[in-house]
Amino acid sequence: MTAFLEVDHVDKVFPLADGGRYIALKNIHLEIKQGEFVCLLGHSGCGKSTLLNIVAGLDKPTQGGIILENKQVKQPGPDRMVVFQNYSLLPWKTVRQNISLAVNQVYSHKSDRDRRAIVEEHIDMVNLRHAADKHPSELSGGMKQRVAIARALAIRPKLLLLDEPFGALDALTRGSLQEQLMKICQEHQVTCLMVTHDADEALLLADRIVMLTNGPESHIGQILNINIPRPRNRLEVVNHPNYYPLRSEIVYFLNQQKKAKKRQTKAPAVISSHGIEKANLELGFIPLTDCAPLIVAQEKGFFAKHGLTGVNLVKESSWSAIASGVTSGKLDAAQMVAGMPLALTIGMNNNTPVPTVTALTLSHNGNAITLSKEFYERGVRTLADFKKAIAIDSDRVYTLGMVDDASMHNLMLRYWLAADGIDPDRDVNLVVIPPAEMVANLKAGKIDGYCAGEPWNSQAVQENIGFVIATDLDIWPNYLEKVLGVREDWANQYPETHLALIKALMEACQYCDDRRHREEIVQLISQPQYVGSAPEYIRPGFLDAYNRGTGEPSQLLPKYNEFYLNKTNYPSRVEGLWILVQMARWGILPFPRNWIEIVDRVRRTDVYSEAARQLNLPGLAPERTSFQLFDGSVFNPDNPLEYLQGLKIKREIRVEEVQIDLIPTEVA
Ligand SMILES: Nc1ncnc2c1ncn2[C@@H]1O[C@H](COP(=O)(O)OP(=O)(O)OP(=O)(O)O)[C@@H](O)[C@H]1O
Repeated sequence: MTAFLEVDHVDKVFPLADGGRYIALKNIHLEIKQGEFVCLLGHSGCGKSTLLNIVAGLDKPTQGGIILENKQVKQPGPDRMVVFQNYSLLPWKTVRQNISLAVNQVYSHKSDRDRRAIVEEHIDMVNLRHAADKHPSELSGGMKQRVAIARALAIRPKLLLLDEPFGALDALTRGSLQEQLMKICQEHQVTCLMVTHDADEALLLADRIVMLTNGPESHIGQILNINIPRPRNRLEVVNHPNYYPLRSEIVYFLNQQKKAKKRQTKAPAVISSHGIEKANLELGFIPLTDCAPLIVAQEKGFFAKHGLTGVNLVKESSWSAIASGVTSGKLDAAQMVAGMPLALTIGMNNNTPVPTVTALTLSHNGNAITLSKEFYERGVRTLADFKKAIAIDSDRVYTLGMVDDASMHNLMLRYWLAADGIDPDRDVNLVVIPPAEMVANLKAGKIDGYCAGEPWNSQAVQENIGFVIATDLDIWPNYLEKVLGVREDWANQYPETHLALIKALMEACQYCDDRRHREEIVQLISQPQYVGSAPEYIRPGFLDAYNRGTGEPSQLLPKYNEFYLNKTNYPSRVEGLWILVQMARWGILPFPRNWIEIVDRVRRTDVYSEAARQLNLPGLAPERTSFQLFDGSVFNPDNPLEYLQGLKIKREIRVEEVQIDLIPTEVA
């Protein structure tokens, strides 16, 4: 079903008098059903009115658009009536005349009698019969606002837009008008979008509350479904069991935003345009096919092009070495497994939290689950076969390798196992092993399988010691894999260097996804100082058809190693949230009660967008929608706790507020 109203990835940028620009709204995507009442809530200045004005057609989005009943909104129109806080009535006209004026304009094809009947109906609707011939100066604020609502409703707009309509009224008048509005909207099935900063007003009126983060780059932080039945009255709403949990969620959100604002004022808000601060960088990577963008940026001159003339690529042997390299300051930046910036920020494994950010996803996909050939010989072809095979031998616990607790390898392997009822902590033994040591461990019989990136699966297949039972494309196509991570204090200290690094790597990623370059890249990365692996282990999946070692024909997997296409580089918040949820599921980290703050702080879409803008690349952003993995289970980013509670196999979930402001930003 298409939405009645679609706010389609809207950005709004205001030019400033000093020649700069203010990004008020970033990538707002929202779909509203017919008859729905949606409230926009957020702190003053977050962009609520700007968004409402764009929907009304009074202002234009810088990017994206508004679609109402499949038609693009380009200007104001009678199908969208706006009610402002200041009533905007004509002072020289009476109540009746103010309403008539709008009715006569829109219904010029109707007879005088019909038009009069509409005007009178709406005077009655808002209980103003006794004041029909009065002028605005003779009316109270509440009465004036009722005239404005009657005038808006009289022309039967498809959409009623309300911008803090009751903000200037006393509490009593506000309360009675809210109830009248609710009644009218329900009786006449009016679709409403209303701006408010009053949590109680929103809870009384809305079907959904869309909460905007503070600007700049305000975006939708969270959407709450107000599951309180209608018809509603204030007393019943307040006494409903869902009321307080919902209200505290709103208050919590607003407090988080207040805290984030304080932090933003300390950090540099605008990226300056002068030269980079640090040209010599120590940049960590792990020998894997998907370290290609870093090697390409160095070897093909993208770092130098962006002023980073002294980049030293540091080959590390394990992800823990990458983590300690970045947190200790030995490395300026590094290729990281996707969950590492979040895990370092929160403080995984009782380590001191070190706020770490990522503004770039370096790759999508590229992992596989390899099992030893022994399983193949025992007839294992599917996850269900694997489950049976490990259950037969109840004395033996099979050991599977993965590369880091915060890696997608760990989370995907666990997800895959649990999808068929295998508890990854009880039914198998998971161990952390650096990627390049997987094959040797499998060969030595120390592990029975693993989840790792390439070329380490293809090597096991070609050496005939393992077979690929699933690639990550079979589990969750198009998911984030490696990211570029830097410490937050480093990013604040060297904003231009950070931006230059992101730009160089974005261009390198683009280069990597031009398949004409793939053979050249195979030759580059196979060198001993980089991946140090034979080109024939690197080519499958990266360039050539992929061989799973199952006797099946090799298969071309065009999306297996992706570096740029399909919105790879955008550091999507929803993907970050999925990682937080999965880490909480397995007890690796507590689930942060303040997850919006954490995800926003770690996944720096602002830096990404600035880099994309400077390179004239689209500031792409994945949609804020639910998505499904191979087992059919749906991840709804608006309700992570409900998702967590619904999972069958999980550890005890800890939900804790992460005191991110108390985390020292200076690390020894
Ligand atoms: N024409 C403009 N030029 C520059 N900046 C603007 C312009 N209009 C709005 N802004 C800025 O955009 C941001 C969003 O403003 P907006 O009025 O939409 O916020 P709001 O959430 O409706 O605030 P409030 O609740 O106080 O009405 C603010 O920081 C504001 O200063």
